[in-house]
Amino acid sequence: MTTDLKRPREAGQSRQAIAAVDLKGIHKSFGDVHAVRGIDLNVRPGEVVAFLGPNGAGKTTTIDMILGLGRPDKGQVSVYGMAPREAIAKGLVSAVLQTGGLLKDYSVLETVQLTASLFAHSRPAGEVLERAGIADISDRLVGKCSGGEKQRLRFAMALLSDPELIILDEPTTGMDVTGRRDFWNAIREDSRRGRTVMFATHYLEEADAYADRIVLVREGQVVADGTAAEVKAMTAGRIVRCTLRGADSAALHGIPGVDGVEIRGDSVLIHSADTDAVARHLLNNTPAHDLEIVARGLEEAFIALTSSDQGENR
Ligand SMILES: Nc1ncnc2c1ncn2[C@@H]1O[C@H](COP(=O)(O)OP(=O)(O)OP(=O)(O)O)[C@@H](O)[C@H]1O
Repeated sequence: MTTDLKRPREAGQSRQAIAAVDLKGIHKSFGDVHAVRGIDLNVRPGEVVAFLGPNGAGKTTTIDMILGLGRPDKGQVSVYGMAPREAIAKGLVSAVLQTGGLLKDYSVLETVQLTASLFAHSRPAGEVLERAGIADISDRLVGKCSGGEKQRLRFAMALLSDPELIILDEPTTGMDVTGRRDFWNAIREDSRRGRTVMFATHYLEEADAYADRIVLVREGQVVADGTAAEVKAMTAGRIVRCTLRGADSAALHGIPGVDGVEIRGDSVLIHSADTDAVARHLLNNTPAHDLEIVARGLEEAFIALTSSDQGENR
């Protein structure tokens, strides 16, 4: 995503050198279930990080430990250099939870005002409603709000303490496409001011569109960590696409590092883990032209990295 997401917040500059979240070798079991198996993760202030993984991968268990709702059996969790509960008590962290916490007979504005009254110091209600993109429905009763509007209301409530870090655990489950888009637009707009955001999701396209870093977890371990482009390139390699009249499949297969060739008329697709070398070879040794190097889809990388035969390939 754009680099302005990483612009430091004026209010938080003194904390820029300290990791927003620092997980060192954390493990957590529930009886026989080893839910988290040695996760290391360092989230820098200002990053928007998607925690992506299939059901049961350990996302919620990890997030609960960052929020101080559970303790690791082994390893260390620190948030802005302190224990999670301390960071939360200082108002540095807020969470947007999926359910609960809303009374249907209150209006949107009353809900925010009521929550604000619980804080010693809070941002003005109008400001957080504006940031969450729901100022125009401030008089609406909560019971009349859509699922997406309720999530933006929870987001507004989470903004009251003006936290450095917002954590969202599968915030858009069950929302329709428009609700999800409006919700993420509000989060993204807010994150441009430098707030750190960490969210768990099953939705690849959300991670791809809204995070500047994707941490892919499988069976309690991190199996990929990077930008969407890096994660896509990790497994699937990339593709060189070019125009090459009379392409010779055997000759193209003979180029070092090539692991797949598709010829469709004059159009050729070459799969490789080292597409730069393939492109160089094509330009130097063949009449290939109109070269493009493209990443394969995040979905292919997700499936490859989270399928059971990938465990030892990291
Ligand atoms: N309180 C608990 N008691 C027993 N087992 C648990 C508990 N919490 C989580 N687990 C188990 O730990 C594993 C990881 O669960 P977790 O909820 O962290 O995964 P997740 O990645 O968030 O999954 P989902 O996407 O389905 O929410 C699962 O096998 C789950 O059944």
